[in-house]
Amino acid sequence: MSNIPGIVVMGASGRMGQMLVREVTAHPKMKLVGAVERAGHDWIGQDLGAAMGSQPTGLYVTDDPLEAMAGAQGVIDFTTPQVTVDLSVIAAQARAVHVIGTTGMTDTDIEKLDAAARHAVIVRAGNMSLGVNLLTQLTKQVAAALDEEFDIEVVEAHHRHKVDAPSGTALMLGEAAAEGRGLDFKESYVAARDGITGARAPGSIGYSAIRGGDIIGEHDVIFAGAGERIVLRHIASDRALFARGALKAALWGQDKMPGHYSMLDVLGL
Ligand SMILES: NC(=O)C1=CN([C@@H]2O[C@H](COP(=O)(O)OP(=O)(O)OC[C@H]3O[C@@H](n4cnc5c(N)ncnc54)[C@H](OP(=O)(O)O)[C@@H]3O)[C@@H](O)[C@H]2O)C=CC1
Ligand SMILES: O=C(O)C1=N[C@H](C(=O)O)C[C@H](O)C1
Repeated sequence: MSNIPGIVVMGASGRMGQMLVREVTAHPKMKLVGAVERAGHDWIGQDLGAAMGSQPTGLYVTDDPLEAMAGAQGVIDFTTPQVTVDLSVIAAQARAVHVIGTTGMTDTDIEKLDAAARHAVIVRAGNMSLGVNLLTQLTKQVAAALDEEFDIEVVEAHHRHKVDAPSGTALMLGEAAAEGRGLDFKESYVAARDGITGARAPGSIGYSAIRGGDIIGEHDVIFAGAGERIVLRHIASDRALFARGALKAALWGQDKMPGHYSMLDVLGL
């Protein structure tokens, strides 16, 4: 067997799916061996390259992840929570590294992923970029260094098509802030303020979401004190950033023991 891992892209026609197909195809240390879309999707049965408006590739889009994963060592999945949870069982059966970028997961979804990760390698992160993962560490440090006089707010902005809020990244940053400050993430969580809300609750972390146009992803962690404000900011200007992180995770996971890992593990942060 070649030591170049075969990779399947789930949700191949999506915003991230198409980016992943391009990045995997161009990568010298992996090979694209499958592309999966939803049953009934226009692309099913079509040549992937032709469906993407470029040269034919000889790889045909399928709606059957099990078939696509025969002989694959990894699957990269930026889809929806239900699709991701279902795929985790199939990826574990196939002993393929499951890289998950999907956001909007519930606690129950994550428990199901934990169960699959007893038999397979899962790498999951709400944001696969180096910059955001580094920012989580900085957020934790700043939250620990500043006292409660500095209120913590997370503000995120995304394109008009995004279906979940707060973003996965905002939740990662909020978790890091809560950890640094010694707060319980769920107890401190305040999303959406509307009407007569009363004054800001001490010990809370607020989340605000902006949706519009083609914004790829912007995140601010604000530490607001009396007379001064510290803002930690990440701006993504190219989705390739997330795709490259996912590819790195797929390669990193090849020789790892079963487990539910994050990008912090991959990046050694
Ligand atoms: N972790 C990270 O770094 C990042 C995470 N994301 C997350 O990735 C996810 C996807 O984002 P985005 O690409 O913008 O969304 P899209 O809606 O563009 O892509 C999702 C794709 O999955 C497809 N899909 C739906 N059901 C199935 C199925 N059963 N089998 C295979 N494919 C299926 C969709 O098809 P159809 O449209 O026909 O339903 C669509 O093509 C979101 O949760 C987003 O938050 C995004 C960017 C970075
Ligand atoms: O849906 C998106 O587009 C993005 N989703 C991720 C999130 O929810 O944080 C990552 C990135 O911000 C883009």
